[in-house]
This record gives sequence, structure tokens and C-alpha cells, in this order.
Amino acid sequence: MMFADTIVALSSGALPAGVAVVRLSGPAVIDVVSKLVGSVPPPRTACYAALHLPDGSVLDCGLVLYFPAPASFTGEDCAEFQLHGGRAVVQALLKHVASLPGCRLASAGEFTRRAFLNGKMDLLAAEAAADIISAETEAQRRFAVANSQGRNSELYASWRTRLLRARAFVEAELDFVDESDVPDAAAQAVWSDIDALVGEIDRHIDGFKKAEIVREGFDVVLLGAPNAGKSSLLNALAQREAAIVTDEPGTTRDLIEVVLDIEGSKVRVTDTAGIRDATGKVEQLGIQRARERASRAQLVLLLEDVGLDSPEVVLPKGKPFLRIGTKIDLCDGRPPNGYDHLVSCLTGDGLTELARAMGDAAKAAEPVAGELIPWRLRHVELLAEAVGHLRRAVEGERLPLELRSEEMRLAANALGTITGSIDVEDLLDVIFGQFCIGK
Ligand SMILES: Nc1nc2c(c(=O)[nH]1)N(C=O)[C@@H](CNc1ccc(C(=O)N[C@@H](CCC(=O)O)C(=O)O)cc1)CN2
Ligand SMILES: Nc1nc2c(ncn2[C@@H]2O[C@H](COP(=O)(O)OP(=O)(O)OP(=O)(O)O)[C@@H](O)[C@H]2O)c(=O)[nH]1
Repeated sequence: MMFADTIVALSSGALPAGVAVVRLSGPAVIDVVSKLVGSVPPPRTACYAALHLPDGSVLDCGLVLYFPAPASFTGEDCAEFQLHGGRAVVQALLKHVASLPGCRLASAGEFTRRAFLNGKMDLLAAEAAADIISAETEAQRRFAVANSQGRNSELYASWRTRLLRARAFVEAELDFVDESDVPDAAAQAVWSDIDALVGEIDRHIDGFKKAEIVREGFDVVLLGAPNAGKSSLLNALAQREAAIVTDEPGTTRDLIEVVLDIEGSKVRVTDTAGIRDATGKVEQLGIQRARERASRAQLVLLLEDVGLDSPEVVLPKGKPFLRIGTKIDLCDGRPPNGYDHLVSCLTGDGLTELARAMGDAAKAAEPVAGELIPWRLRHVELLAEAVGHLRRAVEGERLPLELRSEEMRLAANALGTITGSIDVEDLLDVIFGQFCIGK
């Protein structure tokens, strides 16, 4: 696809900076570069040059690269200027280029959008690139880079091909029903394969939880009696005064959340109101919130002051938890039994080990290297849509074959929409590729 406009933008980060990268893409690139530099550098080679403005003055000196179409990021002619990262330098270049005929400032994501429209990458790759840029933890970076390698695209394409083949059988049965070219057994094999595919897609969808953990963080909730030391632990883990600490039981009423990076994993820790039979209305509401929040947690830390006989806090059934004995500095003599971890926020004892355990739990909940899971809600929604259509196709034994075939087509379209490759031409290709025309 050829775009008329040549687009220009600062592609590197906030200014001032050591170096700024200004990127251009579009048909006027050769023109713009030759005017500014006096010549066009050999393809894909960094050349040091002065950039001249039309009045003959030098804008700045820097590196210039030229990437001729189609072997460029966007598939169009592209160029890069790597200049001194000054605000006025970049401003002057952008202003000048945008004023040239056929040139304008790029809108958000426009280079990648062109790359997609020119077939340089599919939608999943474009989304993965955005995720690489927004990755803040090691786990997010690894996940985003893995997602940019195209293995999910291959998986969805393979499912789609399987579906289109199956549909070709069904269509053949429709067309040649009297000639009985397609034996019943073959048709039955189609339905059982689709049934198996539904199972595979469903299992794949289940993996989405892991993507959410990488993206949103592993969810840890601190629960315990008032004064157990929850807010103190939150602050110690966050290394800042995120929550108010007092010796008055019932200090924390609302949920207080901090986001940590523990050994490369994003971990969300929530402090809650101390659980007791409270009389005050605000505290009661806080306790209700605490219980509700804990029921959604991936891990609960159950805090107990080791010096006190605290009332038992009941957890939702099956909820993973660690028993944490707090204020271990107040305990003289033998350390108490029955705890997974003993900590003191006063001395810092046990905090590193506890943080490590939280990081390990987070890691265990993340996808392992090479595991294919859907990683955005958009993908899950389309996968679920595909499953919905396929269920109707498989279970609709009493439906006319045309409708069952149509459900299969819609399912294949939903899969194709994930990668952005849907194209009706494919179906024709598959059908005619498998059956001779004129038969
Ligand atoms: N200076 C610079 N660094 C960058 C980028 C960029 O645009 N400029 N990128 C921007 O996101 C990323 C790298 N992505 C890129 C992807 C494709 C091509 C490219 O030229 N592709 C051609 C040739 C491929 C080849 O030689 O193997 C092609 O696909 O035909 C360049 C960068 C990160 N680093
Ligand atoms: N000696 C000692 N005191 C601690 C420790 N951790 C917390 N405390 C004290 O225990 C009291 C209660 O601590 P908080 O962190 O507010 O307890 P909480 O569980 O958040 O309390 P609520 O908000 O009432 O639910 C405060 O006076 C803290 O200073 C500790 O490790 N050692």
C-alpha cells in the first residue's frame, strides 16, 4: 500500500537527551534527505553529515541512515536522523521537514500502522512491539519479546487452516450431496476434529490468567487481626510510608495498594483493615472490603503477632496463603512454631526471605518460556467468539449444513481477526485447492 504523505516524528524519548532519533517514512524521503544532506547515503549505512537548512545554515551535524523500500521498518522509503538530543534541534528539524511538500508530523503509532498495512508485521507483532515499549519488569519484557516472535500467530493460523479445511469438506458435502463423493465417515471426522479444536482453544484461553499476572501484577493481600503489623509490613516491603502505622488497633480502614518489582516480577501488595468484630460503621465496611479483596487474591499473607493469641482469621476455601509471624523482635527465647515466615519490621529480620517467597510465588504463576497463551483481552474475546461459533457448529446436528458451515466461517474469521489477516479470498483458495473445479 502506498501512502501519499511522508511522515516524520521523534522516535526516541524525552528531551534533552544525549542523542535524538528522528524517523521519516514515505515517498518524499529521498527528496527530504538529499535536500538536507546534499546527497543520499548508501542504503542502511550510518553516515556522518551536516544538515543544511534552505538558507544555507547548519541545523546540526549527526548520523543519517537511509532504508529504501521495501526493506525498511514500514516497507516504505525510510530515513533516520540521529542528532544531538536538544529540544531546539529536534524542534527545528521537525518543523522544517513537516513544512516540506507532501510531509507532515506522524500521528501516534503511524509508523507501525504503515508497517502492518504493508504486511511487515501482523497485529499481534504490532501489539507485542507496544508491549516491549511499555514493559517495566523483567517478566513483562521477556513476555513481550517472546510474543513478538510470532508463535501465537502461527498457532492461530494453524487453527484457522484446520477450520477452513474442515469447512471445505462440509461445503463439498453440500454441493455434491447426491453424488456421495464425501463419505459420512469423513464428515464425522470433521465434527470430531472441530470438537477437539474447541478443547484446544478453551485450554489456550485458560492461560490468559497468567498474562494478566505478568501485566497487572501478582496479587498479594495482607490479612490479619488489628495491630498484627500489616501496615508496617507493607511499608517495609515498599520501602516508603505508604500506609499509616499507629499502635491503635483499627488504624487501616480502606485498601492500600503498593506495586513492587520483586526479582523482575510485578507484585501488587494490598494492606487491609484488621479483621475483628468491629462496632464502627467505617471499620465494618473496611473489614468487608478486606475479605472481599482477599477472596480475589492470588496469595494471602496471614499475619499474626507472635506475642499474642490472635483470633483465627478464616480464609476462603482453597485460597493459597502463608502464615506470617510478626514482631519476632518481641519474642525472647525459642522462635514460635507453625509459621511459614517470621518477620520483624523493626529489625528487618525475615523480610528478604519473605519478599523472595512472594517473588517465587509470582514467578510460579507466570507463563514459562515458550508457553503459548493469549495475552490481551482482545485476543481472548475473539478466541471465545470462535469457540462460541464452533460449539454451535458441532452441537447443531439438527441445523441445516449451510448454517453449520457458516458458523465455521465465522469462527475462522474471528481467528483471522486476531492477527489481522482475515481475507475472504483464503476460503476460496482452500476450497479450490482441495477439490478440483468442475468436479
Ligand atoms: N534506529 C532504530 N532502532 C530501532 C528501530 C528503528 O526503527 N530504528 N526499531 C523500530 O521499531 C526497532 C527495530 N525494528 C526494526 C524492524 C525492522 C527494520 C527493517 O529495516 N526491516 C527491513 C530489513 C530487515 C533485515 O535487514 O533483515 C525489512 O523488514 O524488510 C528495522 C528496525 C528497535 N530499534
Ligand atoms: N516491636 C515491633 N512492633 C511492631 C512491628 N511491626 C509493627 N509494630 C507495631 O505494631 C503496631 C501496629 O502496627 P500496624 O502496622 O499499624 O498494624 P496493622 O496490622 O496495620 O493494624 P490495623 O491498621 O489496626 O489493622 C504499631 O505500633 C507498630 O509500630 C515489629 O516488627 N516489631
